[in-house]
Amino acid sequence: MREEQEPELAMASLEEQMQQLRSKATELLLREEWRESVQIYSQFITLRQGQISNTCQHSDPDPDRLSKLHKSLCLALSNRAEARSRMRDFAEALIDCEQALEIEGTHFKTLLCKGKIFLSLNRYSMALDCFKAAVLDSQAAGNLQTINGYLERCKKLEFQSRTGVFDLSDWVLNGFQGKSPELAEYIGAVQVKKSEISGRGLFATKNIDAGTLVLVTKAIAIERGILSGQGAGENAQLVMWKNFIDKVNDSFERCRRTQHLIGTLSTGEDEEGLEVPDISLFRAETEISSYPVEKMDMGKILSILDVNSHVEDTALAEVFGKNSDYYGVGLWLLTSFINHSCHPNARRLHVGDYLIVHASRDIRVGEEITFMYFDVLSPLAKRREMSNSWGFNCKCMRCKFEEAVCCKQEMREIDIGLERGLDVGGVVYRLEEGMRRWMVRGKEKGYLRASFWVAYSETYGSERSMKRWGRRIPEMEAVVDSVVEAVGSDDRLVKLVAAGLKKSSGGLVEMERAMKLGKGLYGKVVKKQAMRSLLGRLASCSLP
Ligand SMILES: C[S@@+](CC[C@H](N)C(=O)[O-])C[C@H]1O[C@@H](n2cnc3c(N)ncnc32)[C@H](O)[C@@H]1O
Repeated sequence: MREEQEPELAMASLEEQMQQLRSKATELLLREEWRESVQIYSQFITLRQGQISNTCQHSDPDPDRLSKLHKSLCLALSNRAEARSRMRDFAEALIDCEQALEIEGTHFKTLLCKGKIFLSLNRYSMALDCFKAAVLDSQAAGNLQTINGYLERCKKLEFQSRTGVFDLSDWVLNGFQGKSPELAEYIGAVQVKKSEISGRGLFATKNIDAGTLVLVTKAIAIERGILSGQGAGENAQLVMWKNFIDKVNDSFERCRRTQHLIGTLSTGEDEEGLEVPDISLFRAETEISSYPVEKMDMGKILSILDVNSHVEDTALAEVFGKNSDYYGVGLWLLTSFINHSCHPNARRLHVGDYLIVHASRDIRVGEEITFMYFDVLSPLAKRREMSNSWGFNCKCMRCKFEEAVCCKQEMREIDIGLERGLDVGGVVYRLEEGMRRWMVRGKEKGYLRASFWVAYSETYGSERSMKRWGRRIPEMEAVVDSVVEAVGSDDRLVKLVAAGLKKSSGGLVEMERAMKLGKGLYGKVVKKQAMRSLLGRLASCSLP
């Protein structure tokens, strides 16, 4: 009698202990103390698993008791998954979800948690499958609003990432009110290949017309702030840079995939010897069973950040409703394979944490996709300075062409004339005459006009200059078209055209030109009416 009572007593006290563990873990979960909650759930789960295995060893296990034990294990695994996912420990959280679903295949809470994890990992179709399965569970009835919300979000993101059809018009038309829109990650018709510019680059696998999306990608880490006052600015910039490094490090430590992908980026050294990664590696939906463990010291991470992080585009930030002292620095993965060119064919747009890259002019299949790291509407010497401060010597076609032309004595005089503040109209006239004599044609004309854009824009913008030089230099529209053909659309070009449109109160042809330029600048993500509003903002008026 006594011998039989002892194991029962032991079981009762174990059950009591587990009851306490479960209450404690739930309390911690509710208090959002994730780490502590994971610890206690882990103790509970180990004990429960032991109990289940002991019970199974009986020759005739009680099915009711076994079912109860499994149920509580399933719930504990599900709750630990929730806590782990809140700590962004997605890999471990997914393992918990799998184990819970092995016990109960339609467990509502677990399916919801798994769906949310896939959503955070940009695996939209997998997330959609989870939410679709969750909606069939009996518990869905009491949570219909939540589950339908997730289903709608997922459907939208899955559609965006599959088709590349994005629309920011409502956000633009609402004056950028509220949070910036949630976007899917998208990879268009591109692949990574060896580049003639340097190391690897991103190349078009199909013809891409101006305005079409190339990529949408979310930052691995981003740090933002308002920098006001020059002295304060520098200090604040240092603090921001430090915070940014901490954030990158955090993402690096938490996720093997992120570690591996950061490891594929250039440190700026020996780029020719770098491996060319397959584009599928960057698709979140690609299943990779295990990533190699990357060992990277802080020095290497810092070099990678130095070479690959980008500052948000302030010119566009202003139009997109941000403060002009606003400063944001971030790291985006696939876009880090895009080389700089002084005759770029793509542009980037920052919306929230997303970097949107679209064609700023037509791109042919096989062509390398490039965007500017620094202002390309500037002369060769200035561009050299800027490329050196980026740590490289620009090897693009435009620089090569201008290096050959700019040694001409006449070119030097034009350059010096501009620097000394001579009559800008005269500078434009001399350059146009020079190009005629040197037989500079087509795109190359656009290159030089882009280099002296300051002189052109001041001339076209000044009534006095136009009175004096207007009949001797080409029309503004022809110059804008040739510059766009050479370097793609740019806010300053659009500004000039939009301002002209405002003065002439808008002919159809002019309006079409402005809309086309707008498409190159903002991409097809902004539709007609919203584009008018953006162009109006650039010209500081409302357009017809
Ligand atoms: C963001 S990475 C671009 C991708 C890089 N080529 C790779 O293989 O990973 C920036 C680095 O690419 C190189 N690079 C980019 N544009 C260049 C250009 N126009 N001329 C020379 N080097 C360039 C420089 O070494 C620069 O530090």
